[in-house]
Amino acid sequence: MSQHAALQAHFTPLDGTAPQPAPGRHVLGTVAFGERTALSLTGQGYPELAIPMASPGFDSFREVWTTGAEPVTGTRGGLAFAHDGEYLFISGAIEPLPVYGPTVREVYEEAFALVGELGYPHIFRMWNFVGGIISPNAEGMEIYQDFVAGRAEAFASYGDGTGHMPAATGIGTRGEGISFTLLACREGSPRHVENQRQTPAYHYPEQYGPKPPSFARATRLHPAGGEQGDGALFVSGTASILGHETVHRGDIAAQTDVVLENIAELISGPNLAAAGLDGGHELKDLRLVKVYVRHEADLPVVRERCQAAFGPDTEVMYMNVAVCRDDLLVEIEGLVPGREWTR
Ligand SMILES: C=C(O[C@@H]1C=C(C(=O)O)C=C[C@H]1O)C(=O)O
Repeated sequence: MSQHAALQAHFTPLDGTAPQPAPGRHVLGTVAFGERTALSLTGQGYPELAIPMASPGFDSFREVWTTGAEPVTGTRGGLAFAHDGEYLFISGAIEPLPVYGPTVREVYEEAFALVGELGYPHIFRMWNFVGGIISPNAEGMEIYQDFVAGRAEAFASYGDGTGHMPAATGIGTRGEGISFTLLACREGSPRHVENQRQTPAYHYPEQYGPKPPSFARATRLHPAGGEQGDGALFVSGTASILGHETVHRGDIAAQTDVVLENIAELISGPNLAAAGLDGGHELKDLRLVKVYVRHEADLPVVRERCQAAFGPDTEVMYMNVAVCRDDLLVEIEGLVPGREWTR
């Protein structure tokens, strides 16, 4: 496989200086987890989505996606994008609205249309940043449900032949409005993975909202011209849910343990084998972990359990934001790098 197309990511400090990619690497896109809300093409050309996620005592940082080939960048409507011949990065932002569903549908459909037009049909990872996620919209519907319904309608128009939906995160922010980032590829093939401990989110019963959420528990990217184990395994935002039910309401330690057990099971050999995939991983293999903590005071307990579970090389960032159900106190996401992932 050519080193050329390899997709990689890293965290850098959010100190105002532009990220410096390693020699031969180019920035495809960035997400700044700081104080601001903004979507722009930077002076260097690549898209940067800024999300208000930082708060005292928690982390602020930039996630930088890089590639070996020089990207082409552009904007369309509310979208900014960059693509390098194999990978496409798109970010979009929706201003605060009384009701989000129809606009989410429209903007996500625009993003899916762009994916098709530019020729990167396989979406393998999405992040959805939902301000006021568990607050009501102007009609009294929870904003997450409002968002989920619009996204489900957009996904009805998207299909790349690999089935189902990509790994995703749907998480609160410390601001308002909804924004998102997606990664898609041209020749590579994503394989979506469910968790034997959890009901697939797209099969959640109606008690959680009129439409079920459109995401897979994990996606392994099988890169173009590579072997299955060459691509990263992207782990979706994972919470203290067994089957479709929240477990250990009000108990942060027990919820954190269930989240870690859910991820351990998801990335394990037997669970991957059930999805027809090779390999197997442990929590210490995770990288670029983000931990979303609902209540500020719970951070020490969550941090202690995460430090015990992850490896010395696992980068972990903590943010103080709401999760998609009122009774979920913590959520964790990350990825297991593939063989093409070298620093
Ligand atoms: C925590 C859950 O869902 C969250 C919401 C998601 C979404 O709507 O895209 C994806 C993963 C999680 O961030 C869950 O349902 O298990």
